Amino acid sequence: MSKPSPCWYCFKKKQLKVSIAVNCDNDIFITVEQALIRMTQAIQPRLQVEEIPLEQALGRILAETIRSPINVPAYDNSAMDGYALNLSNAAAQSRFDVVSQILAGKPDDTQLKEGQCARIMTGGKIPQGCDAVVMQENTNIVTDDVIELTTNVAHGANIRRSGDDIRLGDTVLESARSLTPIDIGCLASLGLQTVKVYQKITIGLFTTGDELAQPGAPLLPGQIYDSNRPMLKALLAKAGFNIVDLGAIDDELEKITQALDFLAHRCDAIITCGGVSVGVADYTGQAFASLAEIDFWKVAMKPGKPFAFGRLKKDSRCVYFFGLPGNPVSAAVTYELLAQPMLKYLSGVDQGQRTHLKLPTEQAIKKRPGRKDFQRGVLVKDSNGVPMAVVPFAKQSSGVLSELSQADCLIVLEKERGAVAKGEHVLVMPLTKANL
Ligand SMILES: Nc1nc2c(c(=O)[nH]1)N[C@H]1C(S)=C(S)[C@@H](COP(=O)(O)OP(=O)(O)OC[C@H]3O[C@@H](n4cnc5c(N)ncnc54)[C@H](O)[C@@H]3O)O[C@H]1N2
Ligand code: MOO
Repeated sequence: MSKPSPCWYCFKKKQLKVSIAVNCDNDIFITVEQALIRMTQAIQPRLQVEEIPLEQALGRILAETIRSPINVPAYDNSAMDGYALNLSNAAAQSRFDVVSQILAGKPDDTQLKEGQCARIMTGGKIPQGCDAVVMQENTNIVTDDVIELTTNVAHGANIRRSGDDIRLGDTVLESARSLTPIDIGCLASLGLQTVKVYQKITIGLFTTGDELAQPGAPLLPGQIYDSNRPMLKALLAKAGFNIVDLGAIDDELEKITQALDFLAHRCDAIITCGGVSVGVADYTGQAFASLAEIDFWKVAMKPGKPFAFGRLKKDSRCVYFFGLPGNPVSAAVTYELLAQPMLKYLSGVDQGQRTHLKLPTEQAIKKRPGRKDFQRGVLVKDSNGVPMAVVPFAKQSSGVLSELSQADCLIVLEKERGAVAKGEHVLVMPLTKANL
């Protein structure tokens, strides 16, 4: 029988000739919050700037604060199809002579005088002498050249003033923002054709395990399909990172060490999956500990306890290492809650708080104090789609990926709390299309 390997954190400590904890669980078990703080302190964002066409900027991180070079709209224009009126004598009259027609994109030099109006289309430039626009539904056509108002029209009605949307010099977007389709629309409204963004970061990826078969290959006895690598690759691609994928690597210390070293030369960060626990074939942690500085490797969360983070100095820069646990739900949840926010931070994004809800649970929830739980569940919504309650899934095993795919939320249960009674309010983190 093979001898159980020591915990690889202790293995590293032994190498460094510092005191070795026999049972190291307690001294390195940190909270989710501490993990995030420690990673943020350790990570130096990569802020190399490049200028790219606006049309390629979706999801890229803005590297400049955008101030408007123009007023938007650039000129006063009509909000309605109707008539641009000179209201100087409006109290005395409701009939107006139609003296011209103004279409969007076809301004003219009409100067309206008392009692005159111009036919105008939505977006048409407001002519001189115009005080208001009346929508055509509120007029009667008296003759080809004369209209009559059927309602009162206030001064300024239906005129969109120059700068109503954005004024010259206004701050439109702050730097460090991940550009959305709407942001791209706003930047286009300023006439910008290119935009300065941070260069994409490159993430190295591999999974480990002798039991892993690749989708498409027959499943031999003792094998499972490598679900985590395609899943993590998709998550990384969705976040817009460049990826170097080394595939699945056997449980061999040397191969894993070589793979880490290869990626360290080419990547800003490395994500591995599997082999970070304490089993005899859990070599990822050992491989990393032999090359680099491990910051922590156990987080008080469920799923996701054996999550490792560290740094490796390469060519005068740091490469960051995120060792995700092999259980598929643990891999997905630790990626989402720990690795992904840090990769975004590394790539220059200023991230806001995630939205949380407080909802009653429709079923009692099992929980033991000691780890912060992220249990999978579904939201119960009213007929308007407003969340009213949450239902936890019965199976909360970190091997059950299909339930995470059905879940639309994570139920967040604080570390020290125990079981939750039916009807009690719990913190819920919705999973939107923007994340998992
Ligand atoms: N004695 C202890 N054993 C375990 C502990 C512990 O604290 N003490 N922690 C458990 C927890 S919690 C987790 S999570 C796992 C994580 O272990 P590893 O990161 O070392 O992962 P593996 O052992 O390689 O795999 C765990 C599990 O997941 C399956 N797996 C691995 N990679 C993939 C993949 N790419 N696609 C699909 N499934 C994968 C693997 O076959 C195992 O079943 O450790 C516990 N053990
Ligand atoms: O951290 Mo593990 O995720 O409880 O299976």
